[in-house]
Amino acid sequence: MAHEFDLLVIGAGSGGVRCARIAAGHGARVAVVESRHWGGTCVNLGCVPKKLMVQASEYGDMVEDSHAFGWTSTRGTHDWAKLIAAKDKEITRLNGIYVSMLEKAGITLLTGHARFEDAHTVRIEPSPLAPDEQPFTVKARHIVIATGSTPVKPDIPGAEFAITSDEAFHLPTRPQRVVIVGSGYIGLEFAGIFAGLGSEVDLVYRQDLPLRGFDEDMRAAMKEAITARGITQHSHASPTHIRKEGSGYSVTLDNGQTLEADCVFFATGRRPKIDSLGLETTKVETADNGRIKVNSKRETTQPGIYAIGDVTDHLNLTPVAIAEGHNLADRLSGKETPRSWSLRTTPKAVFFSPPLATVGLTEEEATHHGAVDVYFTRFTPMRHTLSGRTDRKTVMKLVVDQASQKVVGAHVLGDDAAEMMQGIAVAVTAGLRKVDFDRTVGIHPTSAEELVTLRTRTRETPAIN
Ligand SMILES: Cc1cc2nc3c(=O)[nH]c(=O)nc-3n(C[C@H](O)[C@H](O)[C@H](O)COP(=O)(O)OP(=O)(O)OC[C@H]3O[C@@H](n4cnc5c(N)ncnc54)[C@H](O)[C@@H]3O)c2cc1C
Ligand SMILES: NC(=O)c1ccc[n+]([C@@H]2O[C@H](COP(=O)([O-])OP(=O)(O)OC[C@H]3O[C@@H](n4cnc5c(N)ncnc54)[C@H](O)[C@@H]3O)[C@@H](O)[C@H]2O)c1
Repeated sequence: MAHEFDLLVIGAGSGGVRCARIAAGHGARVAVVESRHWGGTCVNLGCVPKKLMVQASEYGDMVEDSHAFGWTSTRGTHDWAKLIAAKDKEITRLNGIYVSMLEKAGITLLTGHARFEDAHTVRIEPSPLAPDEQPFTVKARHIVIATGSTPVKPDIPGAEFAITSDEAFHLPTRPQRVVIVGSGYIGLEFAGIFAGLGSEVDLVYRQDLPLRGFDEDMRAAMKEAITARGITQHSHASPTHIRKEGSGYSVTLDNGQTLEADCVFFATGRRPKIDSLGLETTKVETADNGRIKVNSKRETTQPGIYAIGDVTDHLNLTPVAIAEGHNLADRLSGKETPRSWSLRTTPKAVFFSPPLATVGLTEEEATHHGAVDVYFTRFTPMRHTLSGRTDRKTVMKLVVDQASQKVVGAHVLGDDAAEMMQGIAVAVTAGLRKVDFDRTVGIHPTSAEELVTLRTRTRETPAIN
């Protein structure tokens, strides 16, 4: 059977774009199909607009803090519409860059919704990006599914009144009272954004501490940081229903409490996007929440079809999708895989203010492998000794495997934590030991120097058998 393309990539997001570009660079005939927005979630409804909005939300406090440093500026008011317009302009610019980058790589760009007809044939149907286009079919030898994920809402009465992150990026005005449900990445990042811009934020979550899965000490530190940011926390709580009341909403919680809001925001996770993909016409198998099953080579259960990124739902981060796309393209082109990486040492950051960044194992995870030495510090960063915000602490923790003395986990909550953690991730990936940190000279005066001057073991935690 003749194929029009060597490779068809479905989805022009973080993973798909990288996979297509690398394969084209190796000389393959490549097409990419995109239904909604070039650049995918990260560029349009994720990392990029989120980070711009986090940055916007930090200026208000900075203006106030500057008084202690001799400035006389006043905080003023924030213009939400201006921020959204500036952010949209930047994203439109990035969309254009993605298109021209793909075109320059000699890739065929197809717009529409992709649906499998069989394992090597995909029908392209009209979609928001190409509403008037006539359907057509494409054949390819290899097909990569890189369709990402989509937000989920709890199935409760009134859920239709709640927004998700998708809508939060385009609200016409900033809501004054926001109830955010969920204390994962998105819940915390948007709680910080709205609070910093002047909204009253209620954060509702089911456990005792936010950020399930993160190191327990850091979760406790984050709980304090959330309070310091002026956000009201409702732990051990979940919404049972939402009612529309006048121009606002009332949210009833399972602890009997009712919260009034102008906006209810569900940050309750995402699911793989496989809607109307026609997987039933192939042998591609999915698991539990729709995740496409793949092996370590990103092969699905259908020969010739592969999946990368969020649609496989293991560590849903842009750099992971990119790395998977890159390695898959190399492998399909018969090139040596340039690098291998470990999910265990993939760094992560939650862009709250201050951010929390981490690499490697939590203390709890590490004790499953053996006893650990813990080094912990909590201090007021220099800036806030003058600003007076002494409740804005910096917290750092190193988790060291006792037997090998390797640093197996590093965790920082504090200004610039994400910037700091990239370098620390190199050290943890390289398997460096505590003594290597000790013999590294610090940069003074910084918060980061604490990571190489932590001399006294805070505690020793036995292994969990
Ligand atoms: C609010 C938010 C903030 C985030 N912040 C960060 C962050 O700071 N750092 C980080 O590392 N990660 C962040 N993420 C996660 C990151 O965005 C994702 O992990 C990443 O985008 C996944 O890339 P992907 O290639 O798997 O999918 P996506 O980027 O989602 O791309 C999939 C593309 O496929 C298209 N598509 C879907 N179905 C079809 C179809 N049938 N036909 C044609 N096209 C289709 C979609 O329109 C989309 O453009 C954030 C996510 C969200 C929601
Ligand atoms: N900075 C970053 O790297 C970044 C930022 C945003 C998103 N992301 C990625 O996107 C993914 C999705 O983000 P997210 O914050 O939506 O998911 P998440 O899994 O991080 O958090 C979801 C939260 O919602 C809670 N929850 C789920 N169902 C609930 C219910 N019915 N009632 C109350 N609470 C409920 C969960 O307990 C959890 O705390 C992340 O896991 C991450 O992979 C990354």
